[in-house]
Amino acid sequence: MSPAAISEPSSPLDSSSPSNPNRPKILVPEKVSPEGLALLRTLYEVDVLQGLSPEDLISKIPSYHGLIVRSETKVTSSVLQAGRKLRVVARAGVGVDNIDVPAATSQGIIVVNSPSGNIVAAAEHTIALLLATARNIGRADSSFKNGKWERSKLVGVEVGRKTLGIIGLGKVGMKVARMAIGLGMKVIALDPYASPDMARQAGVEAIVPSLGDLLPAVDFLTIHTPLLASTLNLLGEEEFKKMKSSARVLNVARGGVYNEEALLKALDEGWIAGAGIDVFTEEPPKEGSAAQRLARHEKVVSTPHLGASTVEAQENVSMDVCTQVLEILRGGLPTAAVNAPLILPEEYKRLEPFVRLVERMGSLYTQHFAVRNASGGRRFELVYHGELAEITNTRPLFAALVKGLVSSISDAGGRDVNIVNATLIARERGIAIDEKHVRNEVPVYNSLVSLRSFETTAADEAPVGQVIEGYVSGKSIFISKLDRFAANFTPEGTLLILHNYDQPGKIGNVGMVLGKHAINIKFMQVAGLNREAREAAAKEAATASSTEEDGPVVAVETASSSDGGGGDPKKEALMLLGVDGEITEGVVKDLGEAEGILNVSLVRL
Ligand SMILES: NC(=O)c1ccc[n+]([C@@H]2O[C@H](COP(=O)([O-])OP(=O)(O)OC[C@H]3O[C@@H](n4cnc5c(N)ncnc54)[C@H](O)[C@@H]3O)[C@@H](O)[C@H]2O)c1
Ligand SMILES: O=C(O)[C@H](O)COP(=O)(O)O
Repeated sequence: MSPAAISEPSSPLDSSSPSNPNRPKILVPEKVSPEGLALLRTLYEVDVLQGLSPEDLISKIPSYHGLIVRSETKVTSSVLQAGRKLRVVARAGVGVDNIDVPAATSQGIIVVNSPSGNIVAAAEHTIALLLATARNIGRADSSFKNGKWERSKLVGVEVGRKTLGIIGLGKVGMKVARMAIGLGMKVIALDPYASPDMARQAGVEAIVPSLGDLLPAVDFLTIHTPLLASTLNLLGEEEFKKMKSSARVLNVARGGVYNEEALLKALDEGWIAGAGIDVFTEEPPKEGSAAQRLARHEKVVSTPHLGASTVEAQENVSMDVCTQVLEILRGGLPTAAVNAPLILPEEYKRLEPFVRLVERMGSLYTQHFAVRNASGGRRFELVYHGELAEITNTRPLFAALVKGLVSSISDAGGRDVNIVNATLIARERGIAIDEKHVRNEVPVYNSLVSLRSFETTAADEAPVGQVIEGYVSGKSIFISKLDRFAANFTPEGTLLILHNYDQPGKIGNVGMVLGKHAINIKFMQVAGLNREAREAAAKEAATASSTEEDGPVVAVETASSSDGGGGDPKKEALMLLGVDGEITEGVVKDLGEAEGILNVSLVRL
């Protein structure tokens, strides 16, 4: 498997049964090869609705979880905002210039593409246009079909031994280079980011430093850069004037890299001899536009954006993106996300249980602590101990914490926090997270994660003493510390956390309240003060007993056997109850009023 870009899986959308009204839906407003769509149909509802206007798209998108497009659909921020359920936008091809990627990122929508499914097709199309422009194939075909026999008017030029200039020596550019060299051409290139070694190995004679070095030297010029601010109008009148009058230019990348008006002028004025153009600033070009005049120009061989239109390429890109959409919607990994950082699949596999753990720790924090301490705790330290500290790419853990912290208080319409938008959401909510790697030996478990909150209001930012620790055993996750209490429970389901004094009959009291409300107890655990807390309490007691006549009784042992008569009124513990059934405010109130109970939190994980 190739390096993958991932989003930490948010809660998977299962419910794939065809009869389930919540079955995830995917909209495909363009022609996408059926192979990939068939794969998606096994789990999801797929609607192919071609010919939608921008308004139609905005009105339809709210019910869809996935959108698969090619180059014709403009995925604007309005479309993305209307797509309240959207989790993924897939581009069945390479270029994502028709998708507002920053808007998708800010909404936590993953954008994926197929980075190499159509590169052979694009390179072959470039070579087709190279030969077609050299030998006037377009004009010859149409004149012959119109009953003419114009042999002397249609004399061409050879490409062998000529120089081809390539701007953009990436995936397509490099393939074009190899093919052109196979045709006996000399290739020189301009690409500030290309590897000179790889270029040399492919047979490229030189990587030149500037357009000024490239343009006068070439007989043919082809562009294979994306359309970026830096490549828009890369060639204008000045540049065309520097070229040989016999030169021909090609564009199978994106309309707009050659300024279309300038190219028309260059052809009309004879600054260059011809062009082969597949892509235009407007597709399809509007009546009378420069794009349309270019497409119809007699010195131009034009094709309607056919670079990727081969049976093979369409199958490739369809399979590439549909596989990713399938995975993302069930909480898995995309292999080519445009707006997520890279992580290896095996690395993610190792992190996965910790992602679950950290998300639950965040959610537990918000529901157990933040509810009672709304004033502080917006700065956090997430510390990775032991083997986990060796992992450098902890981005999924960061995202999981943000997700956990905000999920129970989020009103974002169910929009998931994920690896794509976690930083942004944390910033918006004033959450600061410091990640620390402590390469210490962790007793018992190989890896431990601790979450500590800090007051941000206090000038010295002293810890407020709220700590949650957890560990992973196999694939199971456990909380081992909750504030000053040593615990050992699986953070899942509905939990009631009761802070109490150890008093006889307390468990019976709690049981009676829950019984009265018909709440079923699935498990119960009593967490006593942890070692540091016990030592601190013992120290305090020692100091107090040396100054007081009747020293207080303090907690010096875990509270796990705390209900067994003769309880200690000063001994604190946490009673953890996993429960079934509806926990109303009335239940929480009644529990809070039970004897010996200091406070109660209801936590849903
Ligand atoms: N017509 C079609 O149907 C079709 C099909 C496939 C790809 N494409 C387009 O082809 C283009 C290239 O695709 P790719 O897969 O080779 O991309 P790529 O990312 O592999 O390569 C792009 C190259 O352009 C270089 N580059 C960027 N800015 C540059 C600049 N200012 N000057 C020189 N070089 C620069 C980069 O360094 C990179 O090497 C994309 O725009 C893609 O959408 C079109
Ligand atoms: O960027 C691409 O992949 C190509 O331009 C192909 O576009 P298409 O999918 O609309 O043919």
